[in-house]
Amino acid sequence: MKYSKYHALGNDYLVIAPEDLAFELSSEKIKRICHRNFGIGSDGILFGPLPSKDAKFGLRIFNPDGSEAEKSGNGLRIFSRYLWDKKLVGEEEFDIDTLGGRVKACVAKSGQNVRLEMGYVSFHSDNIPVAGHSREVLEESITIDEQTFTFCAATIGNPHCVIQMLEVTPEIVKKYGPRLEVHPYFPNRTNVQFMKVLDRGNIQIEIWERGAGYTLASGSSSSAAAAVAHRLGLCDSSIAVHTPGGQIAIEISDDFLITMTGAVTKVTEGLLSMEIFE
Ligand SMILES: N[C@H](CCC[C@H](N)C(=O)O)C(=O)O
Repeated sequence: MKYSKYHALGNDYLVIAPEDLAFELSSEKIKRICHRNFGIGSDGILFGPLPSKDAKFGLRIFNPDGSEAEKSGNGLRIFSRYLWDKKLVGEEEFDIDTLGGRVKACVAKSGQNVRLEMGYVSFHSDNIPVAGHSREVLEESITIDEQTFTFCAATIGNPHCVIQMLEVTPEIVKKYGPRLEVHPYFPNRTNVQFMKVLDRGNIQIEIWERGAGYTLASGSSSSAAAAVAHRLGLCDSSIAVHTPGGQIAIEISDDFLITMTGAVTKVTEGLLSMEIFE
């Protein structure tokens, strides 16, 4: 079965087109395909282009644990580049429909940089969702192993828990991320970012992704963390998000519409052997 592999700042995805799918894309098969040793290895699968009544293209996004995600910023940038490589789009703006809403994309002439209008960020508990009474979830407490953190929650189609720290490290996100991901506050689980505000135009994040674990970059995490920093008055509306895999540029409108610009790199095209499922 044919597939294409790309990465966006080290957050890697496989693109599988419906016409190439040789089997049902079950959760078990997704886990095996994404496995770093027993499969191809990736931070997820992008299944498309699918027919859509709301946009030019439809896309489904799967995490390596087999769960389906509402949105993926890096995934959508990669899928946009894939559509451009396949000459299904040119340099014009086009739209893609996801479970988490419709986005608008534009691929730069080199194909190696994609601008994406990601949609609106909400901090409201009903939208994210976060358990408890209806409210904006800003600067609340959450305790893991007797360690209490102050967090904000946000959605840009998928859920995020953002914790501001004076210093952030891979170790801290790997220690607390797994427990925060499945905390009862988050009925649909959550993506987690530990965020250091560097100045009014720059933040640094370490990421634990729902259904994927530690990743080197995340477009929706970058959008959520930047939106929180802006909402708390710590950053202006143009923010460079520094992730271990590289930088993503985020623009935030007055009503929290997020535009994200970042790199995409093509890794390979390949043929998946059915032996991996035996
Ligand atoms: N694991 C995420 C989806 C992928 C997010 C990330 N790869 C991005 O670039 O936004 C979730 O379950 O919401």
